[in-house]
Amino acid sequence: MKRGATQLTGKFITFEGIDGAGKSTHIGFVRDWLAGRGKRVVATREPGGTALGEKLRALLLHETMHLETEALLMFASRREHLAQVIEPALARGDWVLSDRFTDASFAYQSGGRGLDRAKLEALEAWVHPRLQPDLTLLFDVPLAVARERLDATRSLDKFEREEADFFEKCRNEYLRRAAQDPGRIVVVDSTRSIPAIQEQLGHVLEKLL
Ligand SMILES: Nc1ncnc2c1ncn2[C@@H]1O[C@H](COP(=O)(O)OP(=O)(O)OP(=O)(O)O)[C@@H](O)[C@H]1O
Ligand SMILES: Cc1cn([C@H]2C[C@H](O)[C@@H](COP(=O)(O)O)O2)c(=O)[nH]c1=O
Repeated sequence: MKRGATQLTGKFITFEGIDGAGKSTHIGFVRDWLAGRGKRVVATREPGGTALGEKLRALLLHETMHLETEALLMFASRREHLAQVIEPALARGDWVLSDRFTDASFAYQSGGRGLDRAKLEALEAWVHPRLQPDLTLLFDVPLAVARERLDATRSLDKFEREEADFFEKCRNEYLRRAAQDPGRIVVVDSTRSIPAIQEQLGHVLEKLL
């Protein structure tokens, strides 16, 4: 597929959902599933994925900042990530699995925090005007389920300490985007058991091979 000036022959899959929905759990499964079919896979994450991006991640997850600063730093991390990791991997023909990408900015900075969607659309048009994921897996759970899973596992970062209403708005924005772009965004009911989810993921991935 041609996306921009360079021939990007690999496939780009992103994993989305509110915190605790189960994204990270399933990235390992997808990586092994693809590797078992002979694909070279790069697993990465946002914010982060590069040395600079990981420094920005530490700021974003732990420092209080203006909403627009937060959105700009998310896209600064993404710009570096695209240049250093995502685009070179796709150009090599690798499959890239990213734990979050631009849908997360729309869900969290616009849905959750209320930033004007048009500002994010402008950043998206600047940072990756022609590249979109081939597939986005949206792990969807009610907030109560996500919260229970998170509380059981670790200490919470700045986003994870937000109120219930924030996550309801993030979830609604994710679902709104999925309804708008059903060809790219597949909603995965993440309240089910891990094996049941993985069976669905296998069917979805088959179609992308
Ligand atoms: N379908 C499931 N059923 C039961 N437990 C699950 C399921 N999926 C994930 N979990 C558990 O929930 C916890 C959170 O999962 P995970 O870390 O994958 O979520 P996440 O969406 O990546 O969260 P974050 O965005 O905060 O990183 C983990 O302990 C994981 O084992
Ligand atoms: C890419 C991106 C992420 N976020 C938020 C969403 C999460 O709360 C954290 C990342 O933590 P995770 O445990 O690795 O999921 O960052 C955001 O608000 N906007 C974004 O663009």
